[in-house]
Amino acid sequence: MEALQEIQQELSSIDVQVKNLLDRKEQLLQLQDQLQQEIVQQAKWSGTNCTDWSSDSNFTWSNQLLQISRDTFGIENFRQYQLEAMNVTLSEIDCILILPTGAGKSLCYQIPALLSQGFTLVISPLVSLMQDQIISLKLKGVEGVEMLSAETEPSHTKAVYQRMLSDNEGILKILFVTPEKIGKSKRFLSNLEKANNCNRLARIVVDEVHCTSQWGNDFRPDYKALGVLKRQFPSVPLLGLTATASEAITQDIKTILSLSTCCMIFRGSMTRVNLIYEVRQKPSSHTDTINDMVSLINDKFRNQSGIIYCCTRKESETVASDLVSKGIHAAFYHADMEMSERSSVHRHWIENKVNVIVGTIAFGMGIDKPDVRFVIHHTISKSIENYYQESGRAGRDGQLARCILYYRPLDAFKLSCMVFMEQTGQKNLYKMLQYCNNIKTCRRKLIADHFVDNIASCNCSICDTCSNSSNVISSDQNEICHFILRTIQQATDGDVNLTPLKIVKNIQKHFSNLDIFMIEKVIVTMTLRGLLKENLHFTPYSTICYLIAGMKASTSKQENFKFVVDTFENASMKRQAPKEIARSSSKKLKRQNAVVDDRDVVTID
Ligand SMILES: Nc1ncnc2c1ncn2[C@@H]1O[C@H](COP(=O)(O)OP(=O)(O)OP(=O)(O)O)[C@@H](O)[C@H]1O
Repeated sequence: MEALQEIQQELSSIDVQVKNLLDRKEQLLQLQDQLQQEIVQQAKWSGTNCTDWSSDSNFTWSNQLLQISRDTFGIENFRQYQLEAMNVTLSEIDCILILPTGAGKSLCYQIPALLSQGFTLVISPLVSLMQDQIISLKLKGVEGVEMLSAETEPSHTKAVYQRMLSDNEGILKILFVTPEKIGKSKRFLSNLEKANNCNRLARIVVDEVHCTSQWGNDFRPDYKALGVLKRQFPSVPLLGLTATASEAITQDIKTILSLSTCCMIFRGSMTRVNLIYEVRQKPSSHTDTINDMVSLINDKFRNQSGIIYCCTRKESETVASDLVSKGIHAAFYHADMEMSERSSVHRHWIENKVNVIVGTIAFGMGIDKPDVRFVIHHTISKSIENYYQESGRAGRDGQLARCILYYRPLDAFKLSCMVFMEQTGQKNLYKMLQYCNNIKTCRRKLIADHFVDNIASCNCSICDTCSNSSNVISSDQNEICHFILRTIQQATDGDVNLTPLKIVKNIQKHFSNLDIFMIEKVIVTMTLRGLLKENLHFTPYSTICYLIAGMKASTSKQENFKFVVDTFENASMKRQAPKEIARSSSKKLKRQNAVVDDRDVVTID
């Protein structure tokens, strides 16, 4: 018996040692890859005579580069960091290029692809995105552009594989694939290896490279597999493109893709000077919100192109149908639609047969309509990164465009129920709420600060906060804050759960003349300050958010405790009309006994 125990103990100890050794082996392999990368990249650096990356004359390819950009792409002047990124990748040095949406990142691989021997492999997240790129390149007369996806006919795939190895069967300059091809097709990887062995793989481009990082808002598991590229093709230069990557995410991308310390990083200013940002108070009734949007569109954007972002598929269908009933040429777009339906809606919008797309975030990457004059958010975005990208689809032609966000503080709890599974979901959402709650700082500055983009000026003079800076009132809301904390304490003592809406109703009963938007803003501000905490309850079909006392609730008892909330005195953050408050009060009475109502529940969509 004892002997058996001893054997089992020794076996367990061996298991632990084996695991430790395997972990160490994995670490050493990664280190080895990194060092090999370092050596390859250092050698390339030392072989480069010129490191003035912005030069348009010092490189052997400079003349040809200028000629192609002019003749094929019609480019007169390069935009920020375009020339730098092209010179770096043509010098075969790894590079990450971070430029805002619409800044012209694609050009940075398109021109080098035409200047290099062999082909450039572009890994792109969406088939529709690749199709758009191919169409636009073909229109410019660029030949040798292909894509491989799950839908590609086997005979065509075979022909592309042949062209990867030689130009005899037809020239190949740019090959688009989805990340799944790298992670899941051994056949593709083996053909890529053969192509590389005959020096045909000129460079690898990873579009939307932030999708590799789990810390970002668009993490895609298939992007993780791209770590294999640098291990398998250490001497092939990699170019990563993205519009959103904080410092931390950029470092994470470098680690995941095994990029060396020599990798060049160009980070352009995230500020879109042609975009006018506004956070607008969202009326508490859906009908009023629609009416407000209709007047806005009719007054300012009649017959112009725009996008309205909604947070659920149902919301996008409802908003679209309500707008259509009021004479707006709108159509909805979401991931639950057939591919053909989506393409048709997209096409009608591109051709200006539909003015407004009312969509979820499925209407996303690759939207390249230059004359989008407005992007409206019916509900706040999940994060500032999301908001930046979604609103950034406006004004890609460089002309003025408006980004209007309808903010209803209580929407925050609906969003919370949707992001709780994401690693940094709540943190990102809270930053978004801070952006909406802040009415004292320039919107552009708030976005720039988020991306650590040091812009000199902090006053754009055209956003809602800049143009209303003299209208801000800071009011002491200590009384209401203490009332909320007492209500929650009583509910907890009585084993009762309170939803945010229930709390709003309780406050309305006791403070009848308090504006409902202010009440909601107090609740959200208390949550952001840790005085309140969200407590999510899950059922198979829905998620309900209750509020409980937060970690910082006890600070409210301190003598120097201050609770101040800023609001606009008038202007763009319109106050709810008294008539509407009266109407919601009558509804309030009817629903008083209900524990939750539809605004407290998020149905799994
Ligand atoms: N230097 C330039 N001068 C004029 N137009 C340019 C220049 N560079 C790019 N463009 C044009 O700007 C538009 C946007 O370019 P592109 O699609 O490459 O942007 P992007 O940075 O990849 O945007 P996204 O992040 O949304 O994909 C395109 O129509 C492109 O032809």
